[in-house]
Amino acid sequence: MSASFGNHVSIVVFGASGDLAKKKTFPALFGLFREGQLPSSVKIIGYARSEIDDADFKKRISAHFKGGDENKIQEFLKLTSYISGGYDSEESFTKLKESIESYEAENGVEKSERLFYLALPPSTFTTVASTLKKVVYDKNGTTRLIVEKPFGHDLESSRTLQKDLAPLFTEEELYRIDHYLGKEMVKNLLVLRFGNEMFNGVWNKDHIKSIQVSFKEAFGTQGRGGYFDSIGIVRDVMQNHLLQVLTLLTMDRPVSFDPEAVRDEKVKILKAFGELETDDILLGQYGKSEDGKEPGYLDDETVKSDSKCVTYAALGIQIHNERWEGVPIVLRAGKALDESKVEIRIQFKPVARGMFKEIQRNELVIRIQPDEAVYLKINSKIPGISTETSMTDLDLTYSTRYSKDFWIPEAYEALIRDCYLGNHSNFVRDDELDISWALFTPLLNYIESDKAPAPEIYPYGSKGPKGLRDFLKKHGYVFADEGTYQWPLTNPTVKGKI
Ligand SMILES: NC(=O)C1=CN([C@@H]2O[C@H](COP(=O)(O)OP(=O)(O)OC[C@H]3O[C@@H](n4cnc5c(N)ncnc54)[C@H](OP(=O)(O)O)[C@@H]3O)[C@@H](O)[C@H]2O)C=CC1
Ligand SMILES: O=C1O[C@H](COP(=O)(O)O)[C@@H](O)[C@H](O)[C@H]1O
Repeated sequence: MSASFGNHVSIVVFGASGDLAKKKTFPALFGLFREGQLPSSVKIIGYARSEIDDADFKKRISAHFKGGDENKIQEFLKLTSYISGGYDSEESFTKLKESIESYEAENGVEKSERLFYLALPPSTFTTVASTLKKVVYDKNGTTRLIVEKPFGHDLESSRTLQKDLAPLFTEEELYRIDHYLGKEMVKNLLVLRFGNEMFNGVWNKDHIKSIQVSFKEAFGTQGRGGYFDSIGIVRDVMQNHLLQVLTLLTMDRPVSFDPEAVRDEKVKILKAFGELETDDILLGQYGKSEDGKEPGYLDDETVKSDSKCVTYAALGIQIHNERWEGVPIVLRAGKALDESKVEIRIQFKPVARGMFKEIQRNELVIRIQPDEAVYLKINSKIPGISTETSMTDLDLTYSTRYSKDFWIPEAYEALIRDCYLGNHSNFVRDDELDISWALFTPLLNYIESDKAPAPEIYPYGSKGPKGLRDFLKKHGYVFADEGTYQWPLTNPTVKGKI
């Protein structure tokens, strides 16, 4: 792990006029400042081509700040400034460098510490990185460069990007953000798995029947279809966010929490993933809602009228190692569904029937969002004189278990803090990235070819394509008997006799 930055750090956000900077990067920097996680002596510079005056810039970013009183906001804004310039303009980068150097000189900084955040489209990464290296880079100081996903469009473009960035910034200087790695419950996975023998001991093919990682969004592309059309749901959230969650869920125990120990294990498990089979997928695209109020994907004017872009996908995955051979794994993700939820479902094998006529399977649910929760569905005798079993749960729902005053950082807050501290654990390493693209590129090529079946149209606001239930059954998931699991209060007229 690299050393933590100190009190006099220059933080530059490139693409400061954009959506991500406004909605995530600056609010995250403010959140860290509000919580005392960022020294009040740092300097924060927004940089982009747009001509924006300082006051407008501050108004623009602060509109998205959460928490903190007006004094805190003003204190933070005093640390920020904006520079307008091109991404290949040595002249403007010299202005940036001078601004950083005068701050460092004023504060008697001997060894510079600089964090550059590229909140930019990937097409600009190499240009910005090379101008930075040429004009602003201080070889006697410490530099950290955060780059946003997508890191490429496929294996080839990802390798090109890697090849272009590698001579400019070392792997130690690079921090590739996948913001799912900053989510609280995702960060908890290693503790849940390896810190509890009751999970650790059964985390394998002998006890687990099936695994699902599911991502649902209750809204469509909301006018961003033009951007999404060349991306699709698989590239948007599966090749990165869901795959990252799955690696943490299935990898072996790292020897320590050291970033390289964790990332070595992630790479090892990724190498054991089987090829993604093109006949083991379910593809969908959302149409209008049943009441006609919500638009279909093709109603977005920025999308081609005959687009086959996939807004829903379910994929079967196999891992070929001793721990997981034969366990069906499903990744599924969709936009414009009935709810917004991201969760992991691990279903255990059934117990021996013997004494029970009917008994259901244990299921561990790890809800990443909203309202983080871990609950384990178990069989229990109905309380009282009944001898029947019912399905109930052991429940750790964060909102009822942890005080509301407890600060849980947002994903971007957590990751920027990690970068500040020099901790790479929750960032994507180059070899991890390469394997993930190698895994997904053949499938993406197939989905985007004429050979792929047209995606099934599902109504906006529905559960997704009709075939989903059968797809999940085919992958070993057994649905609970209707009405037998009730939450939060259980009505004792449940089915199932001892
Ligand atoms: N928005 C989001 O919620 C998320 C975004 N991301 C990723 O973060 C990065 C930034 O996203 P976002 O802020 O939405 O992107 P934007 O399209 O808003 O771009 C950010 C800024 O980059 C500059 N820019 C845009 N296009 C170009 C171009 N072709 N050439 C040079 N400069 C350009 C613009 O600034 P100017 O013209 O002033 O220089 C713009 O304000 C992307 O890689 C995106 O995939 C990842 C997760 C979520
Ligand atoms: O990277 C992306 O993630 C968001 C979902 O992030 P979340 O933190 O809100 O779950 C997704 O909406 C977007 O399409 C994708 O690019």
